[in-house]
Amino acid sequence: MTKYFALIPAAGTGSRMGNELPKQYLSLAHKPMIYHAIHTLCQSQWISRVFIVLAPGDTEWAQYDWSEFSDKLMVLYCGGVTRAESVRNGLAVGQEKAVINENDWVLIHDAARPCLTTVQLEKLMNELMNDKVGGLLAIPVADTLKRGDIHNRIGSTESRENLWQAQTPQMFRYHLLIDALNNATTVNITDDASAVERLGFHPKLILSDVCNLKVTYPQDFALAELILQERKIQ
Ligand SMILES: Nc1ccn([C@@H]2O[C@H](COP(=O)(O)OP(=O)(O)OP(=O)(O)O)[C@@H](O)[C@H]2O)c(=O)n1
Ligand SMILES: C[C@](O)(CO)[C@H](O)COP(=O)(O)O
Repeated sequence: MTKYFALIPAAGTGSRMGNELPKQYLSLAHKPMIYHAIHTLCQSQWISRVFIVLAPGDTEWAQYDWSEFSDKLMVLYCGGVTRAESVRNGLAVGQEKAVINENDWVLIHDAARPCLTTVQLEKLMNELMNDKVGGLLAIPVADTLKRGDIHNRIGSTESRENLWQAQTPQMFRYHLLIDALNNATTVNITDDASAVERLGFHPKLILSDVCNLKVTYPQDFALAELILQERKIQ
């Protein structure tokens, strides 16, 4: 039977956040930010195991108690210089530690997207479980798009037709994703789907919403906090 695994790349430094502490450990809704993604993924009964990919020298992870997730959670200290490298290393080491078959699904989710809901996760899995390629959560671009020049003057207005913003989780068969990432080592790719696209495949876009935002800048952090607090109140 095909299994599902999740992998959270969490080896980044959060340079755009501007904190010394990597952003995945900043306190968000009373927990380190990374806790929220782990919690949502570990709650899913479909997912056999959740891998966390940390930087080799990470000393922060061990400061917290993660025992509530028991052995559903597996920590791998094999992060790389880029997100793509962290994911690729995590998939390779993860397969050595757990039995992942070539055709099993892997869901890659940023530690920096703490507001993912179970509803969004299940929608992604339901809509892709019989897909030949796989896909990702995404939202259609809603704003008018301007291409600026080096002086921040508008050069042109771009059509937003058929343009989407990629989110995570991004879900692919193990063999396809590892082949795609091995093939894309020398190029600058910022998500998993673009590695798969480079092999000539067309991942499916699954409609999500803005609440699954990526915390990149301090103002995103404040927004994520509001979203999580609002959910607790309801
Ligand atoms: N070498 C890297 C870089 C990023 N990531 C992870 O990839 C996700 C998305 O990356 P991003 O939001 O860009 O995080 P950072 O790289 O930490 O941020 P910045 O680009 O601002 O430094 C995060 O969970 C981050 O920890 C990773 O595992 N390994
Ligand atoms: C994977 C991602 O979150 C999809 O939007 C995004 O591409 C990560 O990009 P970053 O430049 O590493 O933040």
